[in-house]
Amino acid sequence: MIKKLVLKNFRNHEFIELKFEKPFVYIHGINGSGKTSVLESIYFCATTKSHRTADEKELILRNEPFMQIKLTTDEDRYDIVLSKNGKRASINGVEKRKISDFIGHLRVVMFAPEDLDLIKGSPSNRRQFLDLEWMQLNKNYLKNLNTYKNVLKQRNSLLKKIGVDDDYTFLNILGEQLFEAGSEIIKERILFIEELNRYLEEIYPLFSNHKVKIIYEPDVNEKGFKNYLQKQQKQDILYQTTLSGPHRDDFYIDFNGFDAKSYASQGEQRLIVVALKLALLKLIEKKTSKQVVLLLDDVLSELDLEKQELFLKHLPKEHQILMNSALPVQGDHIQMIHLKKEI
Ligand SMILES: Nc1ncnc2c1ncn2[C@@H]1O[C@H](COP(=O)(O)OP(=O)(O)OP(=O)(O)O)[C@@H](O)[C@H]1O
Repeated sequence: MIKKLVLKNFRNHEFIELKFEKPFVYIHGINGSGKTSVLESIYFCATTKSHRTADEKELILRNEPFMQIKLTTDEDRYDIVLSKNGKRASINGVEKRKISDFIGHLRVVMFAPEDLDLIKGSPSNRRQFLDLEWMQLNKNYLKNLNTYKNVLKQRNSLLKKIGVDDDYTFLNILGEQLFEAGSEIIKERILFIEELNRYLEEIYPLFSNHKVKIIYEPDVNEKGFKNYLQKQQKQDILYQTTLSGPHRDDFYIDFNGFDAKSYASQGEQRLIVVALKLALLKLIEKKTSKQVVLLLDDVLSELDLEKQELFLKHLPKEHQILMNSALPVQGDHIQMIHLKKEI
């Protein structure tokens, strides 16, 4: 359980210290008081990524040289500093030079309005979800993903230099390496989606009678990928890039036999994504013995009252939940934190 969070120069928070005393913490305050930023800082501490920006400079309070997040759980102390020189991260005072040694220690699952991009957004949003979540649970996946990215980069830069009549020896060596890592990625993604579906099938009926399922859409299957790399070199040379492979994979959510993107309502889409996140939480619980922190950013909006109640009723009891909203809620088991607008 997270006990304490200290932020320095994180977005609008010049300095804030929050103590979490109950497993269910509800952060409220007016628009712009920094509620999302608090959840974002915890997410950043777990993943070293922001859920809402790829430009990390945005996280540093304007005109300040750095930001710092200090987070204390029952067991560990996490410290991460971000400046224009990059990130420095440590656990219990020991610096983790490799970010992969830092990621995955503190386990969080976040729902944020941006997650609706899992349905509405581009394939890259969905691949990012697969990769970020699965690499935290599976070091082998992280290794293959890194290898794949490196080899793909090398292969694409070679494709810019050679002509169709040149010797393909080096291109084929890179093709073999790409296949080796890529075929593992395809297998792992099938496995991840199968496992997620198992929990989604349990969770979604708690909220609705509709049927939902994640459908993996690999750009090519393993066999097709091998064939492609062995036989379609000319096409890649002409286009100067690798046109096929897991870097073009996608998935969609099947909603009663149709793509949720065009058939599910706004509220239904939100509910699907929330259920997907709860399924992920179950999966993490199964794979690791660690407690997971559930971060819920503005989760209730667009849900009707009945769905809001169902959602609150079915929230997992075994995990710490940090939730925010512009509206206050009540309950003895809830710790309320009221944020005031600082800037
Ligand atoms: N780098 C930064 N420096 C200073 N202020 C920032 C920075 N980044 C964001 N802000 C401001 O911080 C404020 C807090 O944003 P945040 O999204 O956390 O608020 P919120 O309480 O979740 O709001 P809402 O209820 O509208 O969702 C906003 O006014 C935003 O403009």
